[in-house]
Amino acid sequence: MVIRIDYTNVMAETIGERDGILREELLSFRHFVIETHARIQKEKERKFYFAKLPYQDTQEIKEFAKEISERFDYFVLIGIGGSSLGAQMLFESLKSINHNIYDRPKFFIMDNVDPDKFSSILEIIDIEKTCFNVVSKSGSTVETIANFAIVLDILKKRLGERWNEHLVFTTDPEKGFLKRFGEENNIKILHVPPKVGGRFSVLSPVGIFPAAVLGIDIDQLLEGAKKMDLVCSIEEHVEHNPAYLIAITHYIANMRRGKTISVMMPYSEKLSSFVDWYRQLWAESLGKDGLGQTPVKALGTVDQHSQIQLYRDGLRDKIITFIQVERRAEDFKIPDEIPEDIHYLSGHTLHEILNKELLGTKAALIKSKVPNITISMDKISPYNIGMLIYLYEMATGFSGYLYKINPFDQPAVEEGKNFTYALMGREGYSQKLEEFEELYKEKYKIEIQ
Ligand SMILES: O=P(O)(O)OC[C@H]1O[C@](O)(CO)[C@@H](O)[C@@H]1O
Repeated sequence: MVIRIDYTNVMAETIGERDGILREELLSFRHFVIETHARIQKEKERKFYFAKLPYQDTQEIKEFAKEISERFDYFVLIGIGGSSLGAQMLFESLKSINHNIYDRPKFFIMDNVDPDKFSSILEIIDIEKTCFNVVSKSGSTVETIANFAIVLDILKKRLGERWNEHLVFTTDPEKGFLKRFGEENNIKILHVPPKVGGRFSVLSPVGIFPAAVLGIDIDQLLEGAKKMDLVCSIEEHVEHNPAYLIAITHYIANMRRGKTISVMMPYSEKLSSFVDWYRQLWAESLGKDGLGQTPVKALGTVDQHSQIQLYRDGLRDKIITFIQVERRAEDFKIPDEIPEDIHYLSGHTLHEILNKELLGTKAALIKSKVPNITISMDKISPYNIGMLIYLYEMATGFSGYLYKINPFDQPAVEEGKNFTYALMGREGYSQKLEEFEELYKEKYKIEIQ
């Protein structure tokens, strides 16, 4: 199992000093890194508690997950943001493409409060054979609670007294509506460690329980994370510590070279939702006090035919991270007997074309002096995904020190939630409603009928 990080193309040596990073500049962070490294090691019992998760005992979770996967044909996760993106990423990267019609339980996510999505899931599942895992750290997120409330009603109507046997809650062990309701109604409750925030919780029961239900090897996942923790705990040198390297190169690119956008572009469909998970991590953690870098999702090769024009020739505001997979479980060869005009492709495989296209794209970006980093893994495996998850969690935590912000809170998200509560008529929000009416006007409009 191996992950490589090639940062040649962010260096000034490759793309020039206007857009690239000088080696001396990277090394000038030496003292900062040593100091911050020591602080992080101490913080692992507090703010950096996510770093403890790889070391948890998984026995109970695995046994319970086995029981659930044997009892049910459908497994529906109700949760949003950090309470669903991690599980979705694990499912899509480690399962989905191999998921066939015989695999069970079938997995669905109710994150949005979109009636079309809700009904499309209800149409497929059989309530009698479905387990609903309601995941919410706070136990109060509107979308999650709304979806849950409707599901609860359906369960009670369809299953009578057995309704609670179809529910598993994953929530804070100390507080919140889900904890109270779960305890009162004899519902199985899994715990989100109180010190771990949603977007850092994928390696807690938030992500590993659904993963285990779906047959993903969560021990290997945690082994990979442990390995990355070990490397990041030992290496104090920026050129040897992958998390600090990612954080510092992105920080210099952002704050000193004007790269306000961080594009992540895997050349793998399976890793597409890794980017969704990364987007929340990077955006909610670092977008503070007028600072931060906008994470953008792209997919190779598809977005070569949609975005690369802009990335090469538009505003010089981007740093790109490619993710490459070196080996695939399955590949397809283009046959020899194909029309003469397209014969140059014969004998090549789809995997080979994908990787050659990545090389071609990188060369084109170097030519336009667009900084880019490539993370390659030998194959998509739970171990490698575990490494990648921990790598980005640590890079994000470390970046908090660089930007001098707290990467573990999300105060700006609360405002919109509070206005929503007010609009929904929640008790205690009448002043918020007044503030909303003061702020929000629909004054300039065009209507076409
Ligand atoms: O797990 P919870 O408390 O339902 O929160 C879901 C998500 O909502 C947020 O608070 C943002 O609205 C995220 O930080 C979090 O991951």
